[in-house]
Amino acid sequence: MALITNAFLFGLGVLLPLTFGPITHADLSFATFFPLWEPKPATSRPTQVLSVSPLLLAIPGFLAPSEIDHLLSLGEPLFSRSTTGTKGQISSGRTSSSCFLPANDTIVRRVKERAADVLGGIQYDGLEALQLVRYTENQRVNLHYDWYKNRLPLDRKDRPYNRIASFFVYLQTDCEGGETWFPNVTIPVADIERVKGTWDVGESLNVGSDGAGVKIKLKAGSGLFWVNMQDGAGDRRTLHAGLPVERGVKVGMNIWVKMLVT
Ligand SMILES: O=C(O)CCC(=O)C(=O)O
Ligand SMILES: [Fe+2]
Repeated sequence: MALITNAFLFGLGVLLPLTFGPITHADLSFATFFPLWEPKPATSRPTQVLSVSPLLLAIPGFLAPSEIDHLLSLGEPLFSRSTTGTKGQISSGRTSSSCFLPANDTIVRRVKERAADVLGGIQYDGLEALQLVRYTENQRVNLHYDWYKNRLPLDRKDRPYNRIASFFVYLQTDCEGGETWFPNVTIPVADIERVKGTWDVGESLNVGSDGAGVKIKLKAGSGLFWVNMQDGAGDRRTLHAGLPVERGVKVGMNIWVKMLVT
């Protein structure tokens, strides 16, 4: 029975495009014919390298619009004032609200699998819980590293770990300001222009005002990925900030990649 069903579905997949004329590779997915089935990657557009060292990537369409809606409503009742450090202190340097999303949610699980797919062959020890960060007017996070210099966090088995890499995915960017600023990442203006000419994930992608650093705000659903540590040491070039939101609301999602420290 399964064989017959599969043969039928395969036939449909092959015949429909033939019947309706040219169809692109991206359209040829199972989801085209069975829209309730969502494929693992939300995008067919390629990841783009923004900087090689430190490694900084832009990932277009990391989240589908329906996934953004789901994550936002999952987080809505959970937001509280953001804290910093392993002791969870309120800090004037991080004025946003944030929340961690429950792990037992189908979409949360799928998003973590997708992040794991991006990580490919990299060595790591799991992902932290997905964290949403919401900024309203004048809220920001000051320059910081995602990796810890000392007082490492502990995992559920009380083992110390550090954050070897970070994803920051934009969920809502109906705002002025609010770019993510990497003052120590240098991307030549010409490269920025070339990148801008080849993709449409960026609402904003600029070199810093003093010529150094890069300011980035991608369209909702797209994300950044960068590597925080090399050979066990934190990379100071990954210093970054979420610049103040001048008007409107920005919501992003952190996915931190863990590496046990032995
Ligand atoms: O909001 C941003 O653009 C960056 C957020 C961030 O770096 C963080 O939450 O650690
Ligand atoms: Fe950060």
